[in-house]
Amino acid sequence: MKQKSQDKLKQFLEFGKFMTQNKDQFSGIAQNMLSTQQLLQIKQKVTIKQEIEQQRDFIQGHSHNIKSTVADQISLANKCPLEVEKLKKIYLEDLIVNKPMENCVVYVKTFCKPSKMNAVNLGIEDEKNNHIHISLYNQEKSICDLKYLDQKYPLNLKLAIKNPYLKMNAIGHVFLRNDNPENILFLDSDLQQENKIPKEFNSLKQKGNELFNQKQYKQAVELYLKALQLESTNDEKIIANSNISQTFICQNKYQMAIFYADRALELDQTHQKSLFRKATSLMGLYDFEKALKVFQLLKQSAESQKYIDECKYKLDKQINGFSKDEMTEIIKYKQDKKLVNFVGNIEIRRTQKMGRGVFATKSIRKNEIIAVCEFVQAKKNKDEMLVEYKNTDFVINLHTQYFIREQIIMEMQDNFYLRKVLSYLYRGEINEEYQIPDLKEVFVKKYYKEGVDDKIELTADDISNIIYYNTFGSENTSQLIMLASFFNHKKVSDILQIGVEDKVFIISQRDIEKDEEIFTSYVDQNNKDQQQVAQILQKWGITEEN
Ligand SMILES: C[S@@+](CC[C@H](N)C(=O)[O-])C[C@H]1O[C@@H](n2cnc3c(N)ncnc32)[C@H](O)[C@@H]1O
Repeated sequence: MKQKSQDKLKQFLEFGKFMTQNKDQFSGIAQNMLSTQQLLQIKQKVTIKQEIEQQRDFIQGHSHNIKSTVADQISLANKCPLEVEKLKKIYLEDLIVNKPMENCVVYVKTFCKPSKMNAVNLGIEDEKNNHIHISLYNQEKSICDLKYLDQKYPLNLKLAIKNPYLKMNAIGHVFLRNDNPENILFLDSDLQQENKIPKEFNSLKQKGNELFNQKQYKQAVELYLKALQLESTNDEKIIANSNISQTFICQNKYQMAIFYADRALELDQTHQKSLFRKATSLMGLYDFEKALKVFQLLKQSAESQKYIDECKYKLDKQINGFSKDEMTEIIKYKQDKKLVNFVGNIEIRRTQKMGRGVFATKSIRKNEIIAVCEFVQAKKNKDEMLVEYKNTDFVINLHTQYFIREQIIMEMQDNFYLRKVLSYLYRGEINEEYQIPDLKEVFVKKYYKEGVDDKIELTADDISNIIYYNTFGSENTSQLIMLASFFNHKKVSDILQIGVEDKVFIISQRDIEKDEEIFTSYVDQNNKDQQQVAQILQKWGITEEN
C-alpha cells in the first residue's frame, strides 16, 4: 500500500514537470470557482477506507489464530433510547480535538466494512458528507472475526454517538474514540428497517409521505413502489405514481418524474397534480414548448395562469433570444435547486479531418441552451501548492492542472461514471476508430452496461493525456469540461460556456442549421497576438484556422 502511494506521488511530480515544460499549452478560458472542500472530503473517505482495508487484509492473513467467543454473539440490545433526542445534535465538523462534547450527539452511518485491532474500527460519515475513522473500545471481548464484525456492523449502519470525543494520537492521527459502549446507539440499518414495512396501501402511502416530508426520497419511493405491487385500485395507483413523480422532482430527476406522472395520467388524463408535476418537470428540462401545452390542460385558476405566464415568457425568450446577462439571470434562477444534466439537439459524429465533432440534429436558435453538464475543476490554493512549483504565477496554473489530475484519480476510484466519460475522451484522442458516445446516455442517463462498461480501466498516464489535451486553464483555475471536449476548434466560437455551481451551461451564440458542426474556440478570443495563438493551436495539431 505504501509503495502504491509513493508511486502515485512520483507520477504526480513527473506530471508537474511535464506541465512546466509544456506550459504554453495551457491557456484559454475559465471562469468558475469551486471550493476544494469536495476534494478533501473524497480524499478523506478514500484514506479511511484504505486504512481499514489494510487492517482487514492483515486480519485475514492471521485468521487461523483468531477465534470469536460466546460473549461476542450478535446483540443489537443497545437500541436507541429516547433520551438521545434530548441531546444537542451536532456534526463531525463541530467537534474539537481532545475535548469530549458532553450532552451532544452526532448521527452517522458506516461507509466501509469494519476491522478490529485493539478496538473496532469503522469508517463513518455524517449527513454533511464529513468522514472520519472511529475506534470503538470495549465493544467486543474477543479479537477479530470478520464474518461476525460484518454482520454486526453492516454498511450503512446508522449510529448515534453520544458525547463524541475527537482525539489526536501521538503521531497526529485524528479520529473519534469511544470507550463506553453505552454511548454508541445502534439505529436501524436500511436492512433492519425492511421488517417494519407495513403491508397495506394506506399505511405504505402514509409512511412514504412521512419519509418524503423528512426528505428521505429514496426510501419514500421504495414504499410507494411497494404500495403499487399490492392489488390496488386505479385511484390508489394514480396517487402512488404521482407521489413518486413528485419525489423525483424534489431530486431534480425530471425524466423520471415525467415517466411516473405519465403512468398516473394513463389512468386519468385529467389528474391535476400529475399534469402539474409533468409540466414542472418539462420546465426543469428547459422544454418550455411542451411544458406550456401541459400547463394549458390544467383547470383554470390564478395559480395555473401564473405558471402559464411564466412558461410563455421563457418560451418567448427562448425563441427570440436572451442577452448574455438575461441568460445568466435565468440560469441563476435555478441556483436554488440542484442543477441537472441536459443534452439538447446535438450529437457526436465523425468529421472529415478532425476526428469526432459535435453536430446539430435540429436547427438551434441563438441563445438556446445546448447542454448542461458537470465538470471537474481545481482552483489555485497557495497553501496546498508543492514547494517546487511556487515561483511564478504561471506555475500556479500548472499546479491547478496537476491538482485536477489528483482530484480525478481520487474520484475515479468510486465514480464509475467519471471513468466511463473519460474513457470516451481518451480513446478518442488515441484511436483511429474513434468511439462515438451517445451524449444523452452518457451525460444524462449515465447509462451503464454491466459486464461491458465495468471493464473500463484508465492508467495514470491515460489521465495525464486526457488532461493534457482537454483541460482549459487560467491563472486561477483549471477545468475539465467533459462534454465540451468533443467540440472542435474554430476562430470564432459558436458557443458560450457559463459556469453555475458545479455545472457548465453550453449556449449557442448564433442560429445553427440542422446538421451543421458546432465549434468552440480553444484560444482566448481576446488574444490579439497572432503568433502566440498560432503556437498554441499548433500544439493541438491545428495548423490552419477555419
Ligand atoms: C478537444 S479534442 C476535440 C475532439 C476531437 N476531434 C475528438 O475526436 O476527440 C481536440 C482535438 O481535435 C482536433 N481538432 C479540433 N479542432 C481542429 C481543427 N480546427 N483542425 C484540426 N483538428 C482539430 C485536434 O486533433 C485536437 O487535438
